[in-house]
Parts: sequence; structure tokens; C-alpha cells
Amino acid sequence: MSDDSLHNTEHERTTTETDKEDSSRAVAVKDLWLTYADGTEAVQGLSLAIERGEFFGFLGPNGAGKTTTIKILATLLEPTRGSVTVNGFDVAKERTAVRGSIGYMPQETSVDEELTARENLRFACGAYGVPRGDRDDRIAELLELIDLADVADTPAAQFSGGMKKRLDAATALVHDPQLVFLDEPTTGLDPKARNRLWDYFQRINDAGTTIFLTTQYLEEADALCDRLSVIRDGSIVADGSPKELKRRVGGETLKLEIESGSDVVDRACKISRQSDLFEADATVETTGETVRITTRRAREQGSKLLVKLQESDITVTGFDIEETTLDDVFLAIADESVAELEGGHA
Ligand SMILES: Nc1ncnc2c1ncn2[C@@H]1O[C@H](COP(=O)(O)OP(=O)(O)OP(=O)(O)O)[C@@H](O)[C@H]1O
Repeated sequence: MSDDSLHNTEHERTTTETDKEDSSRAVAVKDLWLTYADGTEAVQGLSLAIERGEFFGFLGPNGAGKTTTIKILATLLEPTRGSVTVNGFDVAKERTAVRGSIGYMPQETSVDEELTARENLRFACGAYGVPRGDRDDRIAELLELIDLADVADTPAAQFSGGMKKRLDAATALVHDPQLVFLDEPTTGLDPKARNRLWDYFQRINDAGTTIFLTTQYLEEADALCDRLSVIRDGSIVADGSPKELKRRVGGETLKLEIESGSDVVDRACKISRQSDLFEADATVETTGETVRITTRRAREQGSKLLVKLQESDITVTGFDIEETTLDDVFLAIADESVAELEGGHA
């Protein structure tokens, strides 16, 4: 066999294996581009892989390309270039199959206020082609799940914002899709209403539905998502679990309270800086009697630092590790000078 044919055989095998992997995924996107008619390049070489059953969060600043990407995945927009499969179906060639396997809760409400909750769901059942014989049971089940069974026959006009959002989410689920897109589902809701929706999304995910969520609330992504991808200027700049992303950005902050005496605090600061316990880009700051060390190695090295300080007769009266928040991750990503967060993207 020539080198060339060997190379081709290997290439074919790899391609087939990759195709197989992609068809078992909820979402597989490779090198996706979308340029709007006015020349805006909303998506620029985006790649993404989401496993079935994941609770996936898609974050990014305004205008980053989140809604455009969702619309492509939901077959509402045709990509300029790139390959996209959703639940194993090709969005370009198997549009109907994709649509049957997904639910989409857009940012704007789709609830008809003149109809009752039950009528809204019945309408959605018709639109999604739920078999007639299954409709009543499915509607009753969903009304129960979203806690609207008691007001099932009340016109939606009388519902609060939170109730309308729950109804919106339910209409995206009447056909029991394998994957549901939730585009900023809790925007504008008060914390109590938001919490109820969170609980509901968690239950849908526990029942096996893959969730693709975009949100402006970072604590929401942190509380719900198994994994996050962050998009900036149309491509992915960071990917990982909320915990991993937080570690990658700034690690954690070791907070030490030192027994009084500014010279002691200075000495503690010096030891922290000079010790080889922390990486070169760890930062050490002092305020009053507190020394704060921001490092990726807070948990591993914190106790070793305590020992070093003790050996130098420095008494530590307080010790704490503060986690980086997703807000810190977001700030780092919004910083255009940061090319990509270490640890990379999909
Ligand atoms: N129909 C359109 N024609 C031209 N440009 C558009 C169109 N829709 C969106 N854009 C532009 O494409 C880019 C990506 O927009 P997109 O709505 O996908 O971002 P997003 O991340 O969802 O933002 P947001 O968080 O504000 O909803 C933006 O620059 C936006 O102005």
C-alpha cells in the first residue's frame, strides 16, 4: 500500500468516527460562519460540541452572536458556511427532522394573552404535530410541572411575568423534544419567579432533556449549567464547567488575617511573594492587617504558606479562601486584549 493510500484510509476512518460521534451528540458545530446581508459577520468560525443530557450555558456580551447561533441551530437562519448537526440531523439537509427534535423558547414571549394556559398549550400541540390522542394528557402533565394547573383555564392576560415565562417554556416542550433552546428565559423576572423557573428547568433536564441556555445572569449560569461556552465577536473564547472557568481566570483568593503590627504584615507579604508556593502571576496585596493572594493554587498551597508563616513567628488569626465569581470570568473575557482564556475552547 502506498503512503498516500494509507494516509487516505486513516483519514477516512477518522472522518467516519468523528461523524459517528457527532451524530450521537445533541449539537455538533464545526467552523460555522454567518454574515448578514449588510456585511455584519455575526458568527466567525465557531465550533461547539454538546453531549446529550447536558445543561449547557452559552454566554457572551451583547452582540456577540448568541441569538444568531441559536437561530442557525433551530434552522431559522441558514449559515454562510460550516457544518451543523442537531440531535444527529444535518440542519442544512434535514431541517424537518431537526425541528421535530427541538423546542425553542425565544427572548420575546409567544404566549397569546387572549387564550388560557390550556388553550395556548393546545395551540402549540397543533403547531408541533403532537398526535391528537396524546394532547390532553401531555397538556395536563405540563400544567402540573409548571405549577399552572390551578389557573389552566384563566386567560394568560391575567398572568404575572413569571407565569407567562413558565407557560412560554411549556409551549416549547409540548412535543417532548430531546433538546430545548432557552434564550434569556428569565430576563426581567424577580428573584422568586426566577427561582421557580430554575427549578422547572432543572426538572426538565433531570428527565433527560438537553438544555441550551443563554442568560445575562451569571449566577443563573453558575447555578444551573454543567458546562459553559463563552462567545465573543462570533467565536468561542472559553469553554469549561463554571468551576473550571473561574479557576482559569483568577483562581481563588487566599485571605489571611495577620496579628497586629504593620511590620509583621509586611513580613508576611514578603514571605508570600518570595516563597515558591505560588505561580509568577499570583498577586499579593495588603489592606490593614489583611494579606490577599490571588492564585490558581490557593487550595493546594494555602496550608503550606501557613506553616511558613508560623516558622517565621507570624501569627495568623484568620484564614479564608474566596472563590472567583463568574462575573470575574466575564470581565476577563470582555477585555478585548485577552485573546483567549488559557485552557481553550471547543
Ligand atoms: N438581522 C440582522 N442584520 C444585520 N446584523 C444583525 C442582524 N441580527 C443581528 N445582527 C448583528 O449581529 C451581531 C450578533 O447579534 P446577536 O443578536 O446574534 O448577538 P447576541 O449575542 O444574541 O446579543 P444580545 O445579547 O444583545 O441578544 C450583532 O452585531 C448584531 O448587531
